Amino acid sequence: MQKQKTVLDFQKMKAAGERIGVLTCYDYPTALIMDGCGIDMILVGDSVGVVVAGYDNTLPVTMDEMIYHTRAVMRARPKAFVVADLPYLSYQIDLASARLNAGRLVKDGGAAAVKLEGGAHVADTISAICDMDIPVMAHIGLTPQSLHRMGGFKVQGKGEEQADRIFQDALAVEKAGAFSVVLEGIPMKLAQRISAELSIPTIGIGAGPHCDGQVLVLHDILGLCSKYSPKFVKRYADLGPVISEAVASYIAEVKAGTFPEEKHSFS
Ligand SMILES: Nc1nc(=O)c2c([nH]1)NC[C@@H]1CN(c3ccc(C(=O)N[C@@H](CCC(=O)O)C(=O)O)cc3)CN21
Ligand SMILES: CC(C)C(=O)C(=O)O
Ligand SMILES: [Mg+2]
Repeated sequence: MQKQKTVLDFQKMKAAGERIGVLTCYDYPTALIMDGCGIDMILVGDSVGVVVAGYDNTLPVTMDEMIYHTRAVMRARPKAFVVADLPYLSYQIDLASARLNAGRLVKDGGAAAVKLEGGAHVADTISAICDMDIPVMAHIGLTPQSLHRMGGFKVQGKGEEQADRIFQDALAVEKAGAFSVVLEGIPMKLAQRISAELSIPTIGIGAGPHCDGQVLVLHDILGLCSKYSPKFVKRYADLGPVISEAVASYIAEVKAGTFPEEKHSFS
């Protein structure tokens, strides 16, 4: 029987050099499967907008949608630690609305923690949410909600000056009270330097092998999203053809009259 994962486990894992495995998840049946595999942490990511709703980016995702998906995941009663993303416009306006929306993800969604994007410039927001006893995961480097400022989903921190700014962001979010930080789309040497410097665990995506843990988007590793295929994704399964074959067989059997059979029918 697995034990419930808490913030304390991730501190211990970093100290012990034990890597942290994280995946995104947006629904009940998938949460049951993943939790059965012993995943450490589940992220209800705003990437749901891309991989489930079909948007080109995460900007349209709403608080209500994040709560809906978080609740679905929580119905699996996962032993994994569940973090929910604060979507665009839910924490940028002022500290009061950031606190309210973080509270909604915990109170209405059932998440144990929230994640928000940004470094030094959101340090006050991170502190304000931590002050209400909600663990905060930070997210720096390639922050998808900053798509239009970055001019696309581009690796961040390539130049020395830019790398130093991201290093300072990492220090700032730790100081603000974040329990962990996602490092997305940065050179692996920079991620290594940050992971060595911080006492909180770093969770990498496109940040190389030296982070304290890794996260990927579930649909990417299952081959269920072809919209983006960043080079940091590894496809562990190709479920597209599996689904396609099942659907095609069903259609063919309906057309042929071979489904349903007597055993599928009531007398
Ligand atoms: N399905 C999916 N997976 C993701 O990882 C993801 C999303 N959606 N949506 C939100 C953001 C967007 N992400 C992306 C999307 C594309 C690249 C990409 O094409 N990167 C290029 C490098 C581009 C450059 O630096 O010039 C690459 O080759 O990896 C990276 C991150 C990560 N996030
Ligand atoms: C990929 C992770 C870090 C994320 O923010 C998301 O899935 O929304
Ligand atoms: Mg996200």
